[in-house]
Amino acid sequence: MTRPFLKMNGLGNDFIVIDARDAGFAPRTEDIRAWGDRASGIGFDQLIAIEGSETGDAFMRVWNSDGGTVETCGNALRCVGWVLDKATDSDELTIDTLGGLTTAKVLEADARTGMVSVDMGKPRLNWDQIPLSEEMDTLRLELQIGPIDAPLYHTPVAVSMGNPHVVFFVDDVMAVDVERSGSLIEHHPLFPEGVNVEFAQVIDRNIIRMRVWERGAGITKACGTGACATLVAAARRGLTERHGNVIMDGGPLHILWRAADDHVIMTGPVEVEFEGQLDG
Ligand SMILES: N[C@H](CCC[C@H](N)C(=O)O)C(=O)O
Repeated sequence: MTRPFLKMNGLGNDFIVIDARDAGFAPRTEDIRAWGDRASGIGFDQLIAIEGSETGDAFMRVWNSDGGTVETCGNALRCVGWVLDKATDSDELTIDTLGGLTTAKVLEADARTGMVSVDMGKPRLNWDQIPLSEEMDTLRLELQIGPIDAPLYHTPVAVSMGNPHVVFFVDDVMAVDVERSGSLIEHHPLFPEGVNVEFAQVIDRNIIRMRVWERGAGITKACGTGACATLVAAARRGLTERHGNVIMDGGPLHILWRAADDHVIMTGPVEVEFEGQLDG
């Protein structure tokens, strides 16, 4: 069975988006890996399926390119919000995920690009919500990368946006070997479900430069939930205000951690690259 898909991205974090509301979609891990392979397949960071939902306008299911299931995906939520918006006249769409219910608002729905704001809900900050394998202060994790007596990076902040993140604050993010350091932490025993790893350099009270190693996908150009986690971590540490731009390799996302209701609002672009057919 062939399935039409949209190849989309949010700041270069790219996806294949399948509309599975009319026909179920349960891909095999080996197929996800084959489709996601950038050398021999189509190539993507995450595979996205839009499904029907009793609790919202749609349900978004996410797999990493390694085939693993993901609770939620911020950049993809903007893309799915954009797709759903084309077919409805409501300007707010509720999209449910394994990581919780979110609301997308399309601010600009241009033909090939657009600007979308997503209410990502509340960050989860308790050790067992990340989750961690033991009770610990999530604001100052007892964790380091590198030699015991001369750690490269240490004492990060853990935040869940529905999916797990650990944020290391560094003096010079461009000096970080993100692949080497990130891959060392992704499967650390402190994170029983794995973890996305962010390296963040605070530029000023409203600007953070961040690079990311994603669980199950490796280095990506941007990570929406990672940008949310980074701003929350910086604000919790008193390093920034509760709103600002998180600038990643693929560009900036505006993040607001709203004091009134503790919700995190992420705003940024979406892009449609091409349409295709998937055998599967
Ligand atoms: N790129 C996504 C995050 C995917 C996270 C995934 N790598 C995981 O295993 O949680 C985003 O924009 O939020």
